[in-house]
Amino acid sequence: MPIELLSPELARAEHLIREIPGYPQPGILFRDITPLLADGQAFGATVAALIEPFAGEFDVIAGVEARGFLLASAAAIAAGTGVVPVRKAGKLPQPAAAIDYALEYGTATIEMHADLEAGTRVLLIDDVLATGGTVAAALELLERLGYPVCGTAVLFEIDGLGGRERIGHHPLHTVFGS
Ligand SMILES: O=P(O)(O)OC[C@H]1O[C@H](OP(=O)(O)OP(=O)(O)O)[C@H](O)[C@@H]1O
Ligand SMILES: Nc1ncnc2[nH]cnc12
Repeated sequence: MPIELLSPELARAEHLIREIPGYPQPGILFRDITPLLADGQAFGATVAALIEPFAGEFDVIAGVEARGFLLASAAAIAAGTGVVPVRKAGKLPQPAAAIDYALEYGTATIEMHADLEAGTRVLLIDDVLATGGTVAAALELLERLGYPVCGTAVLFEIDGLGGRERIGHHPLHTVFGS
């Protein structure tokens, strides 16, 4: 969303995202959301804006390790739902499925339990959409386990890395940016 259309609280929140060149690898401009998370008003406004377009469309929120956990947990409390973790490999005791993927600066594997009742509607939350590798893998994982996904909400998209194209027809909401 253009910054002039954001509420003053969200505009302030966007300014709390810090850019760090060369982390975690040369050539990467890392967007660090920790200053935003540390500010209660900015965090609260951001979480409300993350879930707002999907109100009434989901029964549970799935968050991607690790930054996605922080947002998904707060969003679940705000929405009155539970939260399920999409974890990096080897962290869950009973993974039902696993998917390997590539992200902007590496490769990883994500896993999930399959404890939700059939038909439970899921909202997927993460912090950043860059190449879209992570969100695409999480969507595939949820689909493989048979859970309907109402959409994906992220704080922002990094332009020019093809993330939006990567996730195709799945509804995508970004709080900041395009
Ligand atoms: O669109 P992509 O290219 O896939 O990149 C986006 C992902 O990269 C970061 O996760 P990371 O694996 O670095 O995990 P972290 O949250 O533990 O830092 C970020 O939190 C997203 O999940
Ligand atoms: N440039 C970036 N900044 C923060 N998180 C990311 N995840 C993938 N690319 C990223």
